[in-house]
Amino acid sequence: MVTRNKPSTPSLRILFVASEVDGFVKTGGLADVAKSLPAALQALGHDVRIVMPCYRPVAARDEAETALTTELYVPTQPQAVPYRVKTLKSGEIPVYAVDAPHYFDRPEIYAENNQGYADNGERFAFFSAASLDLCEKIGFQPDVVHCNDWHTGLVPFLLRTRYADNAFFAQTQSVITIHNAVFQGIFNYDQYSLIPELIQHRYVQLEAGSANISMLKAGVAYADKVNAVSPNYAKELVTELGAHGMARDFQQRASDLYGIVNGCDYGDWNPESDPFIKQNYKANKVSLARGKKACKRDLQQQVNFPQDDVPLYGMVCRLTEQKGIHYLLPILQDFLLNDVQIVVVGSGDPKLAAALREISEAHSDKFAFVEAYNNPLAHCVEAGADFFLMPSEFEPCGLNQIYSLVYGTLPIVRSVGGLKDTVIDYDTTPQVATGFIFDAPTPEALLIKLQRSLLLYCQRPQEFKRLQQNAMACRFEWSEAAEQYVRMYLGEEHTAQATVGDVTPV
Ligand SMILES: Nc1ncnc2c1ncn2[C@@H]1O[C@H](COP(=O)(O)OP(=O)(O)O[C@H]2O[C@H](CO)[C@@H](O)[C@H](O)[C@H]2O)[C@@H](O)[C@H]1O
Repeated sequence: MVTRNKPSTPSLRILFVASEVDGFVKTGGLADVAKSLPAALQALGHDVRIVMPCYRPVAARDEAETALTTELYVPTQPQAVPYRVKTLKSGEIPVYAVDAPHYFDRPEIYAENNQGYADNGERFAFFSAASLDLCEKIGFQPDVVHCNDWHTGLVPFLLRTRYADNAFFAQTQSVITIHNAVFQGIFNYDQYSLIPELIQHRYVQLEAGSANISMLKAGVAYADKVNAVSPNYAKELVTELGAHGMARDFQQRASDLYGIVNGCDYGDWNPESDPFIKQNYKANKVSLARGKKACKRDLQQQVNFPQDDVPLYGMVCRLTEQKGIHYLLPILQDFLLNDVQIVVVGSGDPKLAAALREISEAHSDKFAFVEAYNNPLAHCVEAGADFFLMPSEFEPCGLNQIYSLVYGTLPIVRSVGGLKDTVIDYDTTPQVATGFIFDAPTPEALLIKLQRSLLLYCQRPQEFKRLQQNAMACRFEWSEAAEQYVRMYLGEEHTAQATVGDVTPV
């Protein structure tokens, strides 16, 4: 990796390449990280630039200055692809928005009506190639190119092929962060006309079926370092059960595989200053009790629940199998026989949405399903609920359980990925507990923990408050995560490094 003089940490030039960045466009947790981690790296003194596609929904693009008008020359292709680079700002960080209308001037960013764009492979192959092309033209010579998920997986590959002998990138190392390895960017060879290197030599190890190339495999195989967004997910990724079919790919990189837990952006997620919630509050007993009460009443009002003092459970997520809705659905009606209220905010899979809608119509006084992507409401759920549900099938890190801890809303999670790294179970270690964890991937296991949480709330209110304070005392500083990232860039060992011998099957 990058070798510089010790003892002082060198200032690195870091190009952070991501398909979405909060503040511009967001569909999930990747965007939160792509906003907060670059800011934390910059705060450590590094020169960070972000590159993202200039999608139509990026409102700021209309006023943005054009820094570069150019074209991507493609070896073996007769025609170059024209594009512009617009400069935006994320805080103090320059953001290079790759403006290629043919690829990105569309109503949505990945999909319309739950149908991914047919040329997503070509779109993100172009984005990956342009991210490196623009560096040379703008004159930003990165020490580290930090890629994120499949959309950017071809960047490490291009550095080792197209740019292998290019002096400009001679000192450049690459890193790929795995936010979610279930999405692998698998596309037919047809979609890689802009990356002829992939076609000239057959890279069998990057194939997923003989007709397709996996962009994530390319990133994992060619990046200098690979990291998962939690140590436990890094361990899962080298197992057959936890690697989404890519165990061999991760095992081959085991000595370069790290796990670094995401942080919380306390500027955005903080009950003391959150502008979206009814009443700000602190962790001390009086403030917490008053604030939570006001926020709970407000949330109840927003979803038309009676304003009773019954335990209120919240859930905010993309509606996908990943988030464990299929564990909740079979036991939901049973649990609703209790004096409880539940709010689910989510959008995505139409089948899951229909099932949730049906239950909410039958129990509108205690089960609300808000089918939406609604950031202000997400904040109100974090603040107003007593418990937060995250029974995920798998969870690389998870941010919402972290936000819940910050708001004193006890998470109920499954023992996977980053959920296991960030929540402490009441039944196992009551003194330091911050929530509830269940193991078995079954609705019954979730139901047992829901009932345990109900008992805690109704029968041991002081104990419940103590857990809230434990939760609020947890800190998830992006500055600490950023320091771990820098140690990884510099090739220094750290405790979060995963090893194949130390595996935790999911
Ligand atoms: N309906 C809705 N309304 C409003 N806001 C909504 C919403 N649905 C989701 N969000 C927001 O999107 C983010 C979701 O982040 P998560 O980390 O929990 O999951 P996600 O699976 O998207 O991220 C992936 O990447 C992240 C980042 O590394 C990993 O933590 C995670 O495990 C991995 O699956 C949160 O900020 C949440 O508030």
